[in-house]
Amino acid sequence: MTYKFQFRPYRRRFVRSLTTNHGKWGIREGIILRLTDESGKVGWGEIAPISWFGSETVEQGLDFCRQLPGEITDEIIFSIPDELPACQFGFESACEMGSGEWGVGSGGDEGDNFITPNFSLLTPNSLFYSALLSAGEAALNQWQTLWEQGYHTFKWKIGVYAITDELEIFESLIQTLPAFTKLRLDANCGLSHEEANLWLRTCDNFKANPELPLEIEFIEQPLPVEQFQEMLELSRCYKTAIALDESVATLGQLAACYQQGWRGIFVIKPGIVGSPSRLRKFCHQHKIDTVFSSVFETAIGRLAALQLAAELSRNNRAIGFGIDHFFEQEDTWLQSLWNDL
Ligand SMILES: O=C(O)CCC(=O)c1ccccc1C(=O)O
Ligand SMILES: [Mg+2]
Repeated sequence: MTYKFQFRPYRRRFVRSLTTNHGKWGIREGIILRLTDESGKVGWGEIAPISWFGSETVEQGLDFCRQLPGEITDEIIFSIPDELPACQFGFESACEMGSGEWGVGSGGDEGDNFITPNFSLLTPNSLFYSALLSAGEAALNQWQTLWEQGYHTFKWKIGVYAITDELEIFESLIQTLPAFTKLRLDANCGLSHEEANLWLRTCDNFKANPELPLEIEFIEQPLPVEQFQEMLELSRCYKTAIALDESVATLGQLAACYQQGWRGIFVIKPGIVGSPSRLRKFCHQHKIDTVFSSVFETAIGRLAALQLAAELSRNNRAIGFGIDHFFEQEDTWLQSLWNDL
């Protein structure tokens, strides 16, 4: 199959910047792809890298797009190098959408200048969402609105402020969150060995207290990527589960961690993990415990990511796509990105 290939870079400002142990993130940059096959069917894709997380940079994604010809083939798409995982995801998922594999592809008759159909209406259902809470005290005033919107799982960023302060906020948070809430703690590599032990001990103590009917689901990426063996050790010492995230940013890293014995939770960010077809194969083969997670992509990348989450999620784990409160409404700007094409 050959496709007409077009692309558009975009920039999108956060309403509230995302603060993690890696620092502040205030503008999302990415690239929207459009592939039109010989019969006129259109498939949309998105390259939304996070270089500080282990993917290529946006600039590398743009360089890759710029050196491609205006007509590309499946051979080109399926031989994108592993150094460009966000590109692998963007191009392959555009092919899948165009071929109607998800039952939602846009036909060829809608005209050239519209992103159809309305992606936001097409998120696969039967998935539970986890809502992202900002680091620090902000979380204490943030969860209520999200709870009212129907979120019952939250993820709070830790490893940003002094641990004594964060433990104090954590106490308030678990005292005020409603019963049956699930809480995830994401350290983004930001804990020392002692701090990781302290957090895990705190969570284990909490688990042992039957009066608090709220669940700490897991601690995400407590230590830096290089400290894999230490995290493996921690996962054996505590009842509270550990999820790897930065350690398994790409499919190659994910396979390596599995090979080295990780049987805990794997956070998968489809937007940067690499080839969707190879991800499917790996998950089917090894039946790993996965949590799917957003890279702050637009509705285009999200549709492809949610498609994978719907196919591959296990153990009923909420997906980390409750992040809309970090952005303004997006439909109009996404449409207008193509109007002058
Ligand atoms: O996974 C989620 O619940 C929300 C997404 C999220 O936290 C995230 C979003 C962009 C970059 C990094 C991360 C992260 O998990 O560390
Ligand atoms: Mg994380």
